[in-house]
Amino acid sequence: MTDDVPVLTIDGPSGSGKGTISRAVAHRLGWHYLDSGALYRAVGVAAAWADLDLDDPGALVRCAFDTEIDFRETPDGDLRVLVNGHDATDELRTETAGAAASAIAAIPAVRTALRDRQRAFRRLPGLVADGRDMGTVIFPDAAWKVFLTASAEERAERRYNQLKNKGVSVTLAGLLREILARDARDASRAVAPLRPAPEAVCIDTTGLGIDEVVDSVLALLPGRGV
Ligand SMILES: Nc1ncnc2c1ncn2[C@@H]1O[C@H](COP(=O)(O)OP(=O)(O)OP(=O)(O)O)[C@@H](O)[C@H]1O
Ligand SMILES: Nc1ccn([C@H]2C[C@H](O)[C@@H](COP(=O)(O)O)O2)c(=O)n1
Repeated sequence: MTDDVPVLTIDGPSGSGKGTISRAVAHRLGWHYLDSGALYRAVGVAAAWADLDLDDPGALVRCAFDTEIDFRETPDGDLRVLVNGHDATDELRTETAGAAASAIAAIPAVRTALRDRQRAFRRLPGLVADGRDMGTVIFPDAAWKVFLTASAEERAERRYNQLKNKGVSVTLAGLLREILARDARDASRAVAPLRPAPEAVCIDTTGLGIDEVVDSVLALLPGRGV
């Protein structure tokens, strides 16, 4: 019975630190980790490879059902994502892939196509799941629910520093525009919009360091963190 497997959900907007915090918390707990955004990004990338039209919901839904997505951990703890057998990890992290994912994620049947794949990550000893609707739709019975936020300006700055470190040339103003557009699309869609579950603990990470946020999340699970 997977219902017996404890789940911690961490939802929030782009750049709020969900991925960073979820990976660190999962590592500290020794639990599995689900990056649900990577599934939507993988479908977006597979659709681009197949030259599908983002305005053709039927083709995108078929793509969501048919795309093979595998997560592999390297010996040094790096998580790689294989899309239809190709390592697409770096392509998935681009702003283009994020925007495509956000667009296809608004199609209800795409969300249905990915629902069971997400729930299959629920395995002992536990799961930390990051996304937009982990606490509201995918794991509504999760024992712990967190909603991370940060000001749009700080999120844009974090993304700017992240991309600059990777040698990607972007502007802060452009990133801020993209973040605001993605927030608006993710929060306004009809199905599973970005919003905290009523019982979620909301943490505003503006001005907080990564370790402080990790400690605040682990403090919600007394006796479980190390
Ligand atoms: N509390 C924090 N303080 C400073 N930087 C942070 C903090 N949390 C995350 N970061 C940095 O911000 C960047 C974005 O974080 P991350 O990718 O975890 O966000 P995300 O919410 O998962 O974004 P997305 O939804 O777009 O995948 C990373 O470079 C990360 O190291
Ligand atoms: N549970 C989820 C996860 C992701 N999405 C969509 C919306 C996001 O803008 C896009 C990329 O996600 P990210 O990798 O930035 O977390 O995918 C969603 O709708 N539901």
